[in-house]
Amino acid sequence: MAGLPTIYYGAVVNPQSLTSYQALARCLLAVSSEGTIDWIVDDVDDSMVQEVMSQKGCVDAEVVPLREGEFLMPGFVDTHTHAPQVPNMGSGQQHELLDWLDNVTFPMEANFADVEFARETYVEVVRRVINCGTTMCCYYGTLHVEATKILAEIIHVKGQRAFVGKCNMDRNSPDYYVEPSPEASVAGARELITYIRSLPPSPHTTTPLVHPILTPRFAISCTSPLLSSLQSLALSDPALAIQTHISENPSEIAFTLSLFPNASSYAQVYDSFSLLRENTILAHAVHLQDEEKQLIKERKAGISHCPTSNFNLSSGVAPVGDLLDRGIKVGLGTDVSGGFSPSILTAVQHASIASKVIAMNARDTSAVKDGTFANRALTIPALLYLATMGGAEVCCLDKQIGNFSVSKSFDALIINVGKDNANPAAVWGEPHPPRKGGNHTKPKSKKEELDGWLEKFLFCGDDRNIRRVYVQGRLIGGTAFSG
Ligand SMILES: O=c1[nH]c(=O)c2nc[nH]c2[nH]1
Ligand SMILES: [Zn+2]
Repeated sequence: MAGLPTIYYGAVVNPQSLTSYQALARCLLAVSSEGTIDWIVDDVDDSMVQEVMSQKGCVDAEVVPLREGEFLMPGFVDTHTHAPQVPNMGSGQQHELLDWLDNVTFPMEANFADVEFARETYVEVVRRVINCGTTMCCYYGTLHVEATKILAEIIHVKGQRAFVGKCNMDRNSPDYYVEPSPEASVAGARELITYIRSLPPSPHTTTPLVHPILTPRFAISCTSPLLSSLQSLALSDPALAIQTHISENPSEIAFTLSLFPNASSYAQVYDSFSLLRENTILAHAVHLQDEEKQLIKERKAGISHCPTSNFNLSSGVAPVGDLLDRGIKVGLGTDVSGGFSPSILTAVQHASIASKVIAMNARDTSAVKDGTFANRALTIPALLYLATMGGAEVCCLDKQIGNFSVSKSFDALIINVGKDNANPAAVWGEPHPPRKGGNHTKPKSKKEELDGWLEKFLFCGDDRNIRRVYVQGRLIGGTAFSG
């Protein structure tokens, strides 16, 4: 028999679209024992809580009241990160992509041949990523099968939702860090896929949370025979998601086109091996040609916008507004350690700055059109959407996660912006009535107050503001988690 639901009561932020979110000040939200949302009722006064619960037939259910300064929001979706690069965060920013890979990244990733090192490192990586509020994460491992199995197992035990892939890379990598043949590379991918799909069910949910993802690192590191074998594997397994990099840096693009002289574009290289499809996640997309954007849209593939990395490795500024206007799915990625932070909040802040760079460059032109996103600063609703629902769409998980609606999974965060010493996003209220000579603005409504909390959190917040992290209804992290 199903157990009683858990009922959350308080302020809720619920993304709806690129232009709107709900700010619900006094919401009751019921989560079933399977971790899915049973019902949501807004505008419930304190005195009415028991009555609503009895109408819903769950008077005995546990109520979790949110405190003043707390609100509930959907968990973040990180559509692109490299777990083995976490130890390198903050190193190597003097390089651009290809030199950075050779000098900083490949040497670090090679260490994961050592499974003890892999285990120690990945336990800490996953803990940190969860505490940053990432409830769904697309992880790259290294080329090593055993180390990447360990990564998947740790994520599974901790209860995060994730895609996990091992890199396929059989060329243009150093001797000490390259796969010996296309056959070995594909055999490794198959072994990891089988392993992840046979992880035992979690005790608290029948829904598997960790899934394999095919991970050709990028076209430069894959021979045509390898890409052909990955094509066969992908065609035989349409549910298998795919992740790779695209059009990040000018030298990378030139090298790619020199390796595939018959391809008309970078995107077409992947398309010619059937690797561009609805469940493909393409990281970066900074310098795409119009025809490539068109192709990506036709194939319904999604883009992971990684602005921290794009600034840090001097790659460029991705035209996110233009991609959104074309109806291409876009989510955010931390791209550690091209990006120097594992937090999607940092990606939100840099996505805002990136969009403002584009908008400032277009300021004196007629490039800004009504009802479009191109050449404009991304708004708070758009940033929130990219960090949650947009990411869910890119992962083809938007029926399951990304916002709060009945029957979706409860992947959620309890955020605290209350005023205390350790709170980077603390809200400093104005006194009412205002002091003499003070700011004579009228008191805010609850909704306006919640709008302010969200903005403060997105721009000033960090993991210290994230009290609880839930995936599929289960508490797995946050400052108030002791597990
Ligand atoms: O930002 C990036 N990080 C990587 O590890 C990588 N590999 C290929 N291309 C890449 N880009
Ligand atoms: Zn990357």
